Amino acid sequence: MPEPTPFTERAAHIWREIRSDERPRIAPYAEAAPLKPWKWDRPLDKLLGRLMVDPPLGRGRLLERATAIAEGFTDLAEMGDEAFRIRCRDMRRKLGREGLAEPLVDECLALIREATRRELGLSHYPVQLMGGLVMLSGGIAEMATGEGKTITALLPAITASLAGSPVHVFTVNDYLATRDLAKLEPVYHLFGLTTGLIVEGMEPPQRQAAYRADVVYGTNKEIAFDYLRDQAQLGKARGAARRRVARLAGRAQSPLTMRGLHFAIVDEADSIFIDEARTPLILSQEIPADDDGLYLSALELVTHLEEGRDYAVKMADRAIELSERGKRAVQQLAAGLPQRMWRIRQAREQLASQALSALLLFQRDRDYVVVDGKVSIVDESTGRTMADRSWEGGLHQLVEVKEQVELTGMRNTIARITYQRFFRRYRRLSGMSGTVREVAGELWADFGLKVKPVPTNRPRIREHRGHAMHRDQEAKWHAVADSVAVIRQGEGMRPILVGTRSVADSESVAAVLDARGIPYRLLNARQDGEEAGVVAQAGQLGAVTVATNMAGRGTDIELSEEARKAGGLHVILTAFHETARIDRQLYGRAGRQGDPGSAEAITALDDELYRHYGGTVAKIVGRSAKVWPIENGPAEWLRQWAQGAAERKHASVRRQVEVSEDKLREQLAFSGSA
Ligand SMILES: Nc1ncnc2c1ncn2[C@@H]1O[C@H](COP(=O)(O)OP(=O)(O)OP(=O)(O)O)[C@@H](O)[C@H]1O
Repeated sequence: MPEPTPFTERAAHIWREIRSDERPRIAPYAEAAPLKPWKWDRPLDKLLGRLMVDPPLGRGRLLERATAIAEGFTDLAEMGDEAFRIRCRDMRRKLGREGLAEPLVDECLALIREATRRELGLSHYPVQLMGGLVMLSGGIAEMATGEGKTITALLPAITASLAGSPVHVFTVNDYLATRDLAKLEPVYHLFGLTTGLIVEGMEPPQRQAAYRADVVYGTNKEIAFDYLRDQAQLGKARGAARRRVARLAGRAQSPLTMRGLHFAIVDEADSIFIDEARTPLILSQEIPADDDGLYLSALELVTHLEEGRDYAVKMADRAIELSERGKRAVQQLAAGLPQRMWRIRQAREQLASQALSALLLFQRDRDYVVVDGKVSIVDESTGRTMADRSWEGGLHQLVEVKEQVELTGMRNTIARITYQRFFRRYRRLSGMSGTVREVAGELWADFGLKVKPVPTNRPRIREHRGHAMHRDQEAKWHAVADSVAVIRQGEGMRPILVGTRSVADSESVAAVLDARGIPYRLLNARQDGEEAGVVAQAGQLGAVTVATNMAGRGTDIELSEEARKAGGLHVILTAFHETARIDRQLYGRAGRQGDPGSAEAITALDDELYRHYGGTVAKIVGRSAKVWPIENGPAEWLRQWAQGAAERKHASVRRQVEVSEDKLREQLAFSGSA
């Protein structure tokens, strides 16, 4: 046995700890001690962020080790299929006996690499092996977009699983969880590992069966809700007593869905750990709808209020603030109304604020779509609808009345949790993302996770064509259509992806393209049936794809050979998001794996980001620009200013969510059915 290195010692210790829960003695997660969060304030977080990002790992020992794994173990390629299968299966015994000793981990990674080559025809690059090693040691691997994180996840998932720890792999949406697992399943099976998939709409027995697998794929929302459901179950004293009796009687049947929170691998870690952390998860039960006209009367009542005098619209906070005068006006207007709610001061004021929010802040085809007579919330960062999710505090019902669809019941909170708390309950956390550096401080402070940048396999050659800002939306859509036409004609029909922030915007682009007779395919929350087909076509010569963030993170647009020769994919961003990380994810659809590609931004001064966060800078830019469009310099200053303000706002919301559970009720919260 070689001398143990610090890595071996630490890893062996961690895995001994994890293995203490080895099946069938998996402890319920209630017993797993939550990680203790660090609580520092923002400037310190920022400083820590800089300290927490290690220098690039390019020249370090990890690259040497990864290269040695890739270049060593040459005997594996020559083994017959059966002999190779036996060797893979034998790994479980070895890891089980010796823990994560470095030579054993290296051998295991080499086996996974070879198994992936045999099953998928892809062989991990040394940089992907580095990513795997980072995650095994409980860190976040910063790997650029398109570097192959899907197959990188196999490395820690299989190794941890063979060492005896149940593994959860988190993706940002059901489509990616399903796609990734379908692709990778043969590799897991070669090692004798079982796999499970958790997606929306599954019944509890199906979920319970899926969680019994060694490696489970799912989204943070689905898995966290299952955890909440189990928590609610554990919290019921009668349920606990019954379970104890069942255990004493030798009936091991567990009413819990999950087996515990052990090892988590989080793809797109910044989206899940940071962006999602602003929305707490609330498990609730529906109370039958009782339509006594309350919501309609609330919507009618607030039409008598005046902005500025009775209330202020806080766009950045997504909130309505009633003034003292407004509160008095609500009291007077509600005096003759029959419903009891109007007699209670707090309820009355909350209802009026929610009614104003439903009318002024929540827009159809941006925040929600109406499909089959139902209001479905659209998650902007993924571009997808979230069936069975609803807004709290009567807001959902007010939007339903506004849209004249059937009223659903109110919801009663059963259990709640923040993502920060949920993920801290895992015994070991790890993750990867291409856009994680600027939130490294928060990841360290909230989860104790360190970001380690991994170099790209081949240099990135994506070309950035700058940022042009137009005066208004109409001018912007025409500029987008101009750019599409010029690139199609002048650059050999390269494929183009036009990214929009909302369903409505994607339809505005579609309209200008229709007017010019340019063929395109649309991908948004209303037209999502053909997702795989649209994505498969998007990298072909002549393809124009107009999409919301459904074609953002994780979407792999494979180029045809002709499209690659013509210059690869061109991405047009039509509105910046509140965080630059989401923009970079959209750009990252082009120029993947060292392929050619280009990107540009075409925005307008009246874009949502600038309206909400542009402040005085937006006014100065708007006033001073004589000739439109304005390009790069001033346009970029405004973007940076507005995104900086939005990021600060979001960070403070995340902090509030953590600091005070009570304030959660004031936030926009989603609820899932119990
Ligand atoms: N080792 C490899 N050899 C050849 N091709 C690879 C390798 N690894 C990944 N690829 C290919 O690279 C493409 C991008 O992979 P993948 O979608 O996993 O990237 P990603 O890092 O997850 O991207 P994103 O950041 O957008 O989610 C895929 O088409 C995949 O088949």
